[in-house]
Amino acid sequence: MPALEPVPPKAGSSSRADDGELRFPAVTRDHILHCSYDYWFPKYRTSCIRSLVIPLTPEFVLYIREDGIILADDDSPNGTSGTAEDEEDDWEPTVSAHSFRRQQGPESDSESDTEGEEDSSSPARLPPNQRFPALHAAINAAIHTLGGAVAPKLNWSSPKDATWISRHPNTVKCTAANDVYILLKSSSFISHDLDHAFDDTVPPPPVAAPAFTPVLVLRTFFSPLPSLEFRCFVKDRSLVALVQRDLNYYPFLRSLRPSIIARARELFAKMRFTFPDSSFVFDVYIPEADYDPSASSSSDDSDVGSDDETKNKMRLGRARLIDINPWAPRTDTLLFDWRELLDVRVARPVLGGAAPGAEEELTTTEEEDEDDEYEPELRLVEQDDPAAYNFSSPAYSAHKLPKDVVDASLAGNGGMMRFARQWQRLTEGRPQE
Ligand SMILES: Nc1ncnc2c1ncn2[C@@H]1O[C@H](COP(=O)(O)OP(=O)(O)OP(=O)(O)O)[C@@H](O)[C@H]1O
Ligand SMILES: [Mg+2]
Repeated sequence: MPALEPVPPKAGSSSRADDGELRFPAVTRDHILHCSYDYWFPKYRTSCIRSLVIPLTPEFVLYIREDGIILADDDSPNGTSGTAEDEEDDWEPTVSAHSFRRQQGPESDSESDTEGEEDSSSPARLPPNQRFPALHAAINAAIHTLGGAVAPKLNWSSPKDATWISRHPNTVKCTAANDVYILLKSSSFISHDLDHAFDDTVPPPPVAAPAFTPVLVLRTFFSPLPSLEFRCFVKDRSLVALVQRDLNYYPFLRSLRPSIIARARELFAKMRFTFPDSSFVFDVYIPEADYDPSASSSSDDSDVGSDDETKNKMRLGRARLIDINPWAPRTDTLLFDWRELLDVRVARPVLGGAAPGAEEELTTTEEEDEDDEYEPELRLVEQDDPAAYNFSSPAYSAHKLPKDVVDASLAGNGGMMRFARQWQRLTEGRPQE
């Protein structure tokens, strides 16, 4: 949930100030906390990808923040000796990621620029299996429980900007705790969760670090079809808009319009009066009928319905809740403009017993009155749609790395190690810029 290019928020009830600037309802700390996975996952568990939520210790958070990557030296998901894949690895337990992170753009400048000179007996030099053995074991056990491959995230964000360093190229797939550590430590999005989650909230947080429990979320890994991911906008407890998340033209989506809306509505019915905030944004994956994303970790899944003819006959299954985001400038509206969404007027549903103007009471659960349903707009990329061209720059271009680094990561762990050493030699011989 990183705020990449935030529009400055303004508190107020109307969507526009006289000067034409956007007016958002005030975003509070609670709004952000309600979007934390550990808050909403227990409510909507049956609609989510199978997940385990592990509270993180201060020691672990310190490890994530530190420069350098010291990996566990016992690594395997169930604590036994390694798999065939592990045996091929020559990934050494200590890799300095510091130099790489500095290239990832301004988000990484909260990192300290000084390499810590700890002696080898300091806790910071111990591998995770010695430094936080219980947590390390819990992560490996969770990976095992979830089928052997997981996608990690913290409270709000996944380390999508760090897939270049993964030994499962270009994915957030993790088959061992060490994979999780590398991704988390290399991601600016994860740093953002730890240090900037409450930026721009009102009232401003106290000077002391805001208290929230950092959690590690592990979800069974699957390969979602990008065409079947949608972002859904909820305003005043009505589902008002849906949009494709991947901004490519997918001809087969046109005939699926009614089903996409219907599946999203079914999920929304569960959230409408149970999510504490009346306006929010949620992301869904709507798989093909009979396909269970949470039960599979197969990498063949991306072939499902790959040809257009098959897809034209596609029937959609239950929508899975992937994420919840605040109704705030930091949330990307994709093919919509925040102005359009802020201008939508819906009849506010009357909730059980609440006096007009009184604080809404969430006494109604999973109740839906068909009569007061707003007809949401589903916006898709059309053929030759100029709207999509604006978004055609590659994802996370602000977090892009030099080609040498990408090539090295694709060459496997040995390649990355060699690159790290070369890089270190080069930078050590060069005066500091
Ligand atoms: N279990 C999973 N296995 C594989 N990929 C997943 C899994 N869960 C989510 N993803 C992919 O990761 C993307 C991001 O997930 P999520 O929304 O939880 O993280 P995020 O950091 O908030 O990302 P974004 O900013 O794109 O919303 C999803 O859109 C989906 O493509
Ligand atoms: Mg998200």
